[in-house]
Amino acid sequence: MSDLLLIATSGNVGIVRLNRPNALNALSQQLIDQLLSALRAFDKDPDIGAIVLTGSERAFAAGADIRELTSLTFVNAYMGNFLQSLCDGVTSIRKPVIAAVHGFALGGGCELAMMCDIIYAAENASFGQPEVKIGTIPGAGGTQRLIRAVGKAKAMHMILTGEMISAQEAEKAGLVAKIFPPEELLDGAIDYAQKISNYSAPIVAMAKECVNSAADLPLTEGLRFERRMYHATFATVDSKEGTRAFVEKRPATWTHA
Ligand SMILES: CCCCCCC/C=C/C(=O)SCCNC(=O)CCNC(=O)[C@H](O)C(C)(C)COP(=O)(O)OP(=O)(O)OC[C@H]1O[C@@H](n2cnc3c(N)ncnc32)[C@H](O)[C@@H]1OP(=O)(O)O
Repeated sequence: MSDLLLIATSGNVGIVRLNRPNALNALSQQLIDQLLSALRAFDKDPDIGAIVLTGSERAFAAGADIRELTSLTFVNAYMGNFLQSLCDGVTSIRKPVIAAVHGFALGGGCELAMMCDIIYAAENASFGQPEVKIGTIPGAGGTQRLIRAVGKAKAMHMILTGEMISAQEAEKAGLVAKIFPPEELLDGAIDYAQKISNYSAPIVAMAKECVNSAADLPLTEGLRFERRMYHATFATVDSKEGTRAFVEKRPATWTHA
């Protein structure tokens, strides 16, 4: 794999770092292809329980590679189903994916962060959908996920003006789960990813699937789905172990079964 991505592990956590510093991690097609391969490889690895996706100190990602967009036409975007692989690829990962955002998360970079399950941000992070400034609109979920995360007023303001919001505003609005000093962000995200990895893998996957279904289902259907998944947890070895361990006042030993 080329150095557009840096891949590492820490305990049971897979770490993927976007590495195009000269272009502020702009998402070229080549970078996206490599990112999806890395995420899929960690998703299949039984030793990995969660994945942290990060960028550089200056930028998580400054969006789609604008140089590549200059040659895009309607016909080749439409016929090639441009962005489908990115959108479906990230959201099809079964294990939790945590975005650790330093610096700019703009356009496709903000959309990529929103495809992840949790966003942790450094105090210097900024989020925005500035596509209007270059004559286009968010195309990888920005108009749909941002409104669900921050509400219509803020989403419309960001998308129509192209203005960025700070990490502090993003946390207040509900886009970001936690803010860290920049030098503590990656370790903080890895610690939370390890904490999640220490739980039962099938239970974590069920919880993730239920929470994500809330974006697609009406409330009654979502509640029904949650209830069925809740019933299903009692078919796992880990639910027996977890409940017995509590009663016996000992730590649970998860077998992921
Ligand atoms: C394949 C698709 C993936 C999903 C896409 C879904 C649809 C999304 C569309 C978009 O994302 S459109 C792009 C939205 N993003 C932007 O408009 C941000 C563009 N960048 C900036 O406004 C600025 O760079 C900045 C982030 C405010 C930083 O400004 P600063 O003055 O600090 O640095 P620069 O000198 O501008 O940048 C350094 C270097 O990086 C290059 N660069 C920055 N962003 C991009 C980009 N999105 N694409 C390509 N290249 C980018 C910039 O050109 C500079 O390079 P050089 O000119 O020095 O070679």
